[in-house]
Amino acid sequence: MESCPIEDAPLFTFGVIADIQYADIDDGFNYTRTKRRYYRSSLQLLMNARESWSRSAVKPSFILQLGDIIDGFNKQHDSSDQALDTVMRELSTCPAQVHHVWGNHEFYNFSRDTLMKSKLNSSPPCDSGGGGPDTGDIYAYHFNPTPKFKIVVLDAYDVSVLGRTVSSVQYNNALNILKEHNSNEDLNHPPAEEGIKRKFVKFNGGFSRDQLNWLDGVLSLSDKNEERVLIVSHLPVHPLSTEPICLAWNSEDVLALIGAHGCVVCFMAGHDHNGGYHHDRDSGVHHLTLEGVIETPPDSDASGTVWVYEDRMFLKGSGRTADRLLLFTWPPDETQIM
Ligand SMILES: Nc1ncnc2c1ncn2[C@@H]1O[C@H](COP(=O)(O)OP(=O)(O)O)[C@@H](O)[C@H]1O
Repeated sequence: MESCPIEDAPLFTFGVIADIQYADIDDGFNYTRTKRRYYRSSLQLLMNARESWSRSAVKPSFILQLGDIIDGFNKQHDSSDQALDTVMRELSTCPAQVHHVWGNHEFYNFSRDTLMKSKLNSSPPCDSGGGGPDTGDIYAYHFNPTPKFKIVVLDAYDVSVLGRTVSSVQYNNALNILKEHNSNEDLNHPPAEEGIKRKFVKFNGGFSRDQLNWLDGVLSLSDKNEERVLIVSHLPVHPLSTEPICLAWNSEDVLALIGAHGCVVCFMAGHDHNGGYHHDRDSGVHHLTLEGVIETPPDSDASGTVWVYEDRMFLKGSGRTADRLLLFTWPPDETQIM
């Protein structure tokens, strides 16, 4: 039975999993051919995670799927719908509602319009509160599993060439940003050998001013209501929580924003399959990048169950996802609010 070493009852628990990238194809490799990709057996690892959530001593309140649920290769094999049905069938037997984050592989398979109308849109109905920005077609929302704890789902590809039609203003704006920082013919190829500039690649994206203004409003209200906030996004934003090539284009803007609000306790992401972690002592925020299922051997696992308390979260990891105790600075230290 899954259990937490902390004896007292949590406020709630939730399951978390990232970068499943399922495809019914033989194993392959990442771009640099340093890591094997287990496209078919990623489904078995999803099943393992689901079983562990079902057996958990405390039933999870929800599951967070951090993006890249099926691999882009499905598009080439004309199997996007079939692959999505296969993983969604598994997720439908999870013991709680699944909240989906969108990553680059969602956009390799589907347009933004299609995703908005699909089962991968887990945002609440418009009139129920918790909705995203009023403008555009940004996939961002929030929900409260308990009155004093909020989860905010962000759209890290709101500014991106992925998922946007080539003739759209958004596509051209994103292409201009990308070309300003990356002069390579192949825009998936990073513009530098090392350092933060590597984030300017086509398989990443960023957050629009509209989305950041909306987030600012949500976090201001959470500060006022003394809610703790967990933000989730496919792309990480702290350079010490990931390889720079996986960062969101305007990661600094998000860091500045969350640093200005004491309510944020954790920022969770996927995308970097190696995972990562950094506790930003200036803002008090824990930046956790979850290991990707796709690069996890079939005899291991990559997923977790998070036990949430007033003053801490405990990640009970499976396989190569390590256990982690994340202590909150609560109430927020005024000197930490930048
Ligand atoms: N260093 C690189 N140079 C050129 N293309 C790359 C590089 N890294 C990745 N790509 C390409 O970018 C796309 C996304 O990369 P991929 O590794 O599939 O993303 P993810 O890590 O999200 O699975 C793929 O088409 C891949 O071939």
